[in-house]
Amino acid sequence: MLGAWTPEQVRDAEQRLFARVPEPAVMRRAAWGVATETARLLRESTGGVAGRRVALLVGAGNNGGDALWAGAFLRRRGIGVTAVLLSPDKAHSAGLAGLRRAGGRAVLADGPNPDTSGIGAEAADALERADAVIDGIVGLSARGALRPVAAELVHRVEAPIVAVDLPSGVDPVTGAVDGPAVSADLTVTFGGLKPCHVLGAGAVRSGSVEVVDIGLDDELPEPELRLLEAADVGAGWPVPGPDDDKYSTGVVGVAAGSATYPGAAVLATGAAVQATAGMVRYAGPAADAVRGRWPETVATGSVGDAGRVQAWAVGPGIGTGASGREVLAHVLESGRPVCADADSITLLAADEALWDSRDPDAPLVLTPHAGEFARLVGAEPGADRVAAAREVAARFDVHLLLKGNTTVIAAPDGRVLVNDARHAWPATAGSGDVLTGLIGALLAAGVDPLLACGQAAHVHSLAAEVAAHGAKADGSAAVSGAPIGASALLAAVPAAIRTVRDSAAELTRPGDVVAPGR
Ligand SMILES: NC(=O)C1=CN([C@@H]2O[C@H](COP(=O)(O)OP(=O)(O)OC[C@H]3O[C@@H](n4cnc5c(N)ncnc54)[C@H](O)[C@@H]3O)[C@@H](O)[C@H]2O)[C@@H](O)CC1
Ligand SMILES: Nc1ncnc2c1ncn2[C@@H]1O[C@H](COP(=O)(O)OP(=O)(O)O)[C@@H](O)[C@H]1O
Ligand SMILES: [K+]
Repeated sequence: MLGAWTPEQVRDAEQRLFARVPEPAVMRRAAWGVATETARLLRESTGGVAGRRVALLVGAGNNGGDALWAGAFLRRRGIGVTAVLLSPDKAHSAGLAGLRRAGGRAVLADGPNPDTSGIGAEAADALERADAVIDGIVGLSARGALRPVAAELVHRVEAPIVAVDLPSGVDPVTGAVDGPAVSADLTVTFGGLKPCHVLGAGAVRSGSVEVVDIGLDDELPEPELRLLEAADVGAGWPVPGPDDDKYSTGVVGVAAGSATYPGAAVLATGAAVQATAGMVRYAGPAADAVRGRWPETVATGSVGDAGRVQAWAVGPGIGTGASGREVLAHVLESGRPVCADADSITLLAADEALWDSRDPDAPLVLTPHAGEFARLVGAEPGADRVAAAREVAARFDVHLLLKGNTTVIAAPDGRVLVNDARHAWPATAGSGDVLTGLIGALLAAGVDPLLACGQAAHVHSLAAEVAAHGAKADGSAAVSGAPIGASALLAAVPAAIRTVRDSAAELTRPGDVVAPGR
């Protein structure tokens, strides 16, 4: 499992570290990491290191200091280094002296002889000739988008960009981008990931992220956010063991779909059938359609006749009228864990009395997209999606899974898991119904709700990726994807589960498979 720490957490940890290790030594270690990664990128992109040219974009703080020290290290490997200073009076003095001693040079961003965009000729020339650019404009102390001169410099860069700590212009805490910002090919960060590396636009702008060890590990507290890796998802995925039967692995009830929307029922049920090994009971007006597509389902017309289940997945396509309300109330009263999606959320938003049906001891998972979230609380999540999800989870005592390119999952006790899809293939109608079925099945198998949401979100985005990439017409593996529908995503769920279970097996013993049993 990976963690991500806020700038505040990192600064506090750094202060504790500085009590043992002098600050300049820590900075040089960070800068050494930037230099090493930049040299690697140069080798990959140009075939060599010595004789190449690197430009540094240097802001007012320690982020610029890291860039300057990295430049000094790169000089020693025979690279031509030019620092472009955005705030010459505030540039990190030791770093600047170090660069000059190593034979690097420094020019002003905006002079002499600035062109019509306010950029000095030497700065423009350095950027034009650079084989790679290091972004040391701003780091953990960043506020808002790039300012005009920095934005113009970044706009001119054609070479690959290595961001120091984070891409400048991205909000370090929320990952939001509100104006010009760096799009890095590679981000080199220190001690641990920051939220902006895994959230929304920040994740996209970070490119690939390398974490450099600067001795901070022992000083860092519990991370603000956690991310499940494939091996975590695979290790916790419930599969039957020798003593299991169809009941012991969890019976999930699916209350979804209607005569008008039978597809939602088929998709949610199919996801539950393929997610875990137990039994799926479908209850609702789409029973014939569900039986036709998933004959292993025990299907009935109403939730009252469904029989016993260990958890419910409810909502997609049930409608927001009286019958949908009745279904949801029945499920909430059951005392079983519930994953409530789509129309369920709209119903809960419109009718406070429905909350009274809920058994307070049973976990409730809500899975809104931004629009459903707004219905529920009266406003869209805004730029800080983590804070928004956390607040609503605590307020309603629910596990809240906020959908989007980055999925944010908040537990009522404040823990947060993030799933960064790193692609957008699931952005297709009906894919949310698949997610509901996956979560319901995991809840029925007894998985902790926060973990169930994290595992389901991971497998869901992986299944979409698997389906989108498929194979080319000649049967060979495809690098580029093609748009998919939710049915294709659903069909790829078993392949995604096998993939994460293999990742777990590789970690336990090479060549071994993860043992059956929960
Ligand atoms: N404290 C340390 O010794 C260490 C810090 N490290 C580096 O230090 C960085 C943090 O340094 P600082 O706290 O000095 O701050 P930054 O370098 O992040 O910011 C410096 C200045 O930029 C200004 N600024 C804010 N937003 C801006 C924007 N949008 N456009 C232009 N300028 C803006 C701020 O007013 C601030 O004074 C980290 O990101 C990391 O790179 C690393 O060297 C590891 C060790
Ligand atoms: N741009 C995107 N990138 C990655 N995943 C996305 C994107 N847009 C939507 N998704 C995912 O696809 C699913 C869509 O669910 P939802 O909006 O409920 O659709 P529907 O109701 O049509 O099934 C969610 O899991 C969501 O996180
Ligand atoms: K930066």
